[in-house]
Amino acid sequence: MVHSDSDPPLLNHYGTLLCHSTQCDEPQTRVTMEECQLPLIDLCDLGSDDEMVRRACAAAICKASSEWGFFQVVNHGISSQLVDKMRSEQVKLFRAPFETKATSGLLNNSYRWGSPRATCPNQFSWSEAYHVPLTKVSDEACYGDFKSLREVMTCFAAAMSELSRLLAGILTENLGHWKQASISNICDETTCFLRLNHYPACPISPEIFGLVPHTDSDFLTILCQDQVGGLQLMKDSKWVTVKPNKDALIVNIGDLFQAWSNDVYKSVEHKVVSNATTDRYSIAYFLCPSYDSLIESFVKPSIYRRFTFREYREQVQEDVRKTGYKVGLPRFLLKGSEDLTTTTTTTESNTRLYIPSITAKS
Ligand SMILES: C=C1C[C@]23C[C@@]1(O)CC[C@H]2[C@@]12CC[C@H](O)[C@@](C)(C(=O)O1)[C@H]2[C@@H]3C(=O)O
Ligand SMILES: O=C(O)CCC(=O)C(=O)O
Ligand SMILES: [Fe+2]
Repeated sequence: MVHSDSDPPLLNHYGTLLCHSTQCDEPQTRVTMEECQLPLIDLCDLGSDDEMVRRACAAAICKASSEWGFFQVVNHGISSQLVDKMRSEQVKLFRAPFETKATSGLLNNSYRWGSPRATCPNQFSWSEAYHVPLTKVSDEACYGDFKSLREVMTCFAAAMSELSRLLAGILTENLGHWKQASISNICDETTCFLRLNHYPACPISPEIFGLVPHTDSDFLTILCQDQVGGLQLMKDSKWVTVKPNKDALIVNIGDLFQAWSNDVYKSVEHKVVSNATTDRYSIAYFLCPSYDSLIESFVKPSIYRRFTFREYREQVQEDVRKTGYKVGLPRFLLKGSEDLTTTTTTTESNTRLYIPSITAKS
């Protein structure tokens, strides 16, 4: 299905950026990547009677989080009926007229489209989204005429929340942090959120991003995508495409877990490439702490300085506001770690990324 430009007006905004951005980054060449199989983990094993099987499963989760920053899970406890129902309600929602989506108070007025802060085409995302805090998910006032969305979204959010806490617990225990702190205790309904993503077909150019390269600013994200494909992630300095698996949810480590684990787990850059003919839908659940939570590694010496989640969000927003780009964790590197343990590289989005070397952990 090809969307007209009026809903949302992505083509207009992109065209304006093309014409008016003076200091544009180099155009990017998109090399077509092979599809990869992310590490696939069967969560059924966590309930095994055999302790060895349970341990092997937990070890696979930690290994994937450290080597890939990404993995997929099956037998995750979220039924295919719930996923299908959620998807059909999501499609109904995004089919509503632009005016309704943007201005009728739907989902806590959290509608966004394109990239309002973009100053050049490389910063533009050909997509629309709702960004709903957990506290608002079951609030009747958020749904207007979309009453049937409320029940399914409430169940879906609860299931994603439970799964995210289970995974965070396993990852924390592996660090030996569990005695000192638990992510579940600091995570907060006001900051955890569901993001409903819609990537309209983009017939004008395969060069346009569905979602610009970024890392997630949370502990971890659980993604439920459809079968269209388009998600790519950085692996060994190359973009690889994730092959959709209808039974699996994708999990990725966010910036906060990378800092908390002193770079044991990796928050990996990812992006969505646009599709010329087919609309794509995904739903992401972001596990975040309360704004005052302190993010610090218990392993010393720390690579990053201690910061609150509020500080982190504000810094990300300020960078995006001023430059169109997120800098993220490199802003919080401790002096010394920066010189001794990092190399620099330039990502596709032309952000300078600092890559702490493996020796930083010892
Ligand atoms: C322009 C941007 C906003 C964003 C960071 C980014 O550079 C690119 C992706 C955006 C995103 C998408 C997922 C999450 O909602 C988010 C909080 C994140 O970590 O990356 C947002 C960022 C944001 O809104 O600050
Ligand atoms: O839609 C996708 O596949 C990825 C979405 C994503 O990265 C995000 O919402 O942060
Ligand atoms: Fe993301």
